[in-house]
Amino acid sequence: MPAAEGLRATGLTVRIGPLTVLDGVDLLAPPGAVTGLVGPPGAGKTAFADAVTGLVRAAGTVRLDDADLTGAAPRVRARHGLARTFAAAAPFGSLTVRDNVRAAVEVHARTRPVAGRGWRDVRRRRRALRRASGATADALLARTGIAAHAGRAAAAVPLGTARLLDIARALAAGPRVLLLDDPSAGLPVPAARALEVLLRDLAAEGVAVLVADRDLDRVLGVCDTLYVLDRGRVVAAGPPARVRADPGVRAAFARR
Ligand SMILES: Nc1ncnc2c1ncn2[C@@H]1O[C@H](COP(=O)(O)OP(=O)(O)OP(=O)(O)O)[C@@H](O)[C@H]1O
Repeated sequence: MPAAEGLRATGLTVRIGPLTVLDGVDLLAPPGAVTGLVGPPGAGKTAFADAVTGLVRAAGTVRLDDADLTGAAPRVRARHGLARTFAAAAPFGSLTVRDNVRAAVEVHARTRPVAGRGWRDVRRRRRALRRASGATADALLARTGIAAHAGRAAAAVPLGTARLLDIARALAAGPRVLLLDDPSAGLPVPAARALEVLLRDLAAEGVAVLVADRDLDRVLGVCDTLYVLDRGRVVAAGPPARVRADPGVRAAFARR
């Protein structure tokens, strides 16, 4: 198996009580591409994201490059480079936008392995990282287009800004796979366009970007490959133009 395959889910199945909310989903999100996971409300997109990140128990396998993450704890998956955002953005409301990102930068710096021989090396490195965290946070705020909100309390910013803040915090991990749950919902059109540019840039840098969205048309222009979920199953997958023309796909969205 090639070392940099990206994120591969095979036969991913989630059962909640008697319900099968995700049913044998196979999906590949390769590095250097934006992959879309679309489906009407209740199709299982969040269940998929939860299963991939280890937040719910799932059958099937999850691999990231050459690592088998099946059954691994969420923090182990994160350490392997898997980062995500949530449909309901959840920053630390009492902290400023900048301090939210700064906290994320410091947390990830602390969990990264440090080259060196002893605790002195670790402490020196961590002190330096803490000093640099403000500048890193500022760069991430600029990159996600929310620098103007840096000093505001996170609880007070509009939903769209809170979503972009979530993305900035996810990027603080320097992820190899970035899984975004409904990132454009609530964004005004210019911010949604800017987000598309950011996602394409991240892919160009080699990140495997995976975008879950309930609106097919919203992600058509940004994705290289689309997977369509309906009632927990992949009902179509391929290049956006082909998927869009699939009568079964239109029917899945029309039914809801
Ligand atoms: N804790 C739960 N208990 C019972 N059913 C659940 C639970 N969580 C999810 N479901 C069901 O699982 C199915 C998939 O839900 P999921 O949230 O993954 O869909 P989604 O595609 O992300 O929808 P949306 O676009 O509305 O976010 C739905 O039918 C939902 O009602």
